Amino acid sequence: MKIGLYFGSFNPVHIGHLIIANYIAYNTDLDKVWFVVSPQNPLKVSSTLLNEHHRFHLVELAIKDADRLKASNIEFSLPRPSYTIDTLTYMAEKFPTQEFVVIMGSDSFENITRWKNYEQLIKHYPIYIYTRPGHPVKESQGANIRIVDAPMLDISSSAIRKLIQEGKSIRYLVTEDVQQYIEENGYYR
Ligand SMILES: Nc1ncnc2c1ncn2[C@@H]1O[C@H](COP(=O)(O)OP(=O)(O)OP(=O)(O)O)[C@@H](O)[C@H]1O
Ligand SMILES: O=C(O)c1ccc[n+]([C@@H]2O[C@H](COP(=O)([O-])O)[C@@H](O)[C@H]2O)c1
Repeated sequence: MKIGLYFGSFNPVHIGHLIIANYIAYNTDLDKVWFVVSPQNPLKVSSTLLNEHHRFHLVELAIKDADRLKASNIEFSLPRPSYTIDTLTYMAEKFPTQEFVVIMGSDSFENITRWKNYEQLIKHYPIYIYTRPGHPVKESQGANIRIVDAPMLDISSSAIRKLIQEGKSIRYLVTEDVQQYIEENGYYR
C-alpha cells in the first residue's frame, strides 16, 4: 500500500487540511493519507498549543467517515520536538511492507533546509507538494518531488484560534463535530 503522510500540529484541524488530504488521497497514486499529529513542531513555539491527545481526537472526529483518511499518534511515543526524519525512520521499521511518501505545502517545502537531516529526508522519501499561493515550488537538488494541484483555501489554525478568542463563530471553517467538541470543552478560549 502507498501511504501519504501529512504531518502537522493540527491545532486545530480545519477544512483546508481536510480538502487537501482527501483530494490527494483520490487524485494521485496514493491509497491512503495519514494525518500524523505532531506533539511539538521543532520550529514553532506556540503558547496556544492544545494537548496533543485533544488535537488527535479532533482529527479523528473530523475524518471519521472518510474511507481513505486515518489519524496517527505515532509521534506521541517518540522524543520531542517531533523531527520528521526520525518519525519516518521509525515508521519504515514498524511498517516494512508499506511505501511512504511525505505530503507538504509549498510553504513548508521552502523551509525544508532548516529541517533536521533534510538531505536524508529528500533523498529517501518522495515528496508530494501542493502549491500554496505566494509560494512557488523551486527545484531542489536530489529531491523526488511531485506537484499536486489541489484546491486551496486561505484559512489557518491560528486564524481559527483567534476567532474563538474573540468570541466569534468558526462554523464551516471546521467540521460540525469539531466545532461542537471545541465549544463543549472550551478549547482555545
Ligand atoms: N488552508 C490550508 N490548506 C492546505 N494546507 C494547509 C492549510 N493550512 C495549513 N496547511 C498545511 O497543513 C500542514 C499542517 O499545518 P498546521 O497544522 O501548521 O496548520 P496551520 O493552519 O498552518 O496552523 P497555524 O496557523 O497554527 O500555523 C502544513 O503542511 C501546512 O502547510
Ligand atoms: O524535522 C524537522 O526538523 C521539522 C521542522 C519543522 C517542522 N517539522 C514538521 O512539519 C510538520 C508541520 O508542522 P506545523 O506545526 O506547521 O503543522 C510538523 O509535523 C512538524 O513536526 C519538522
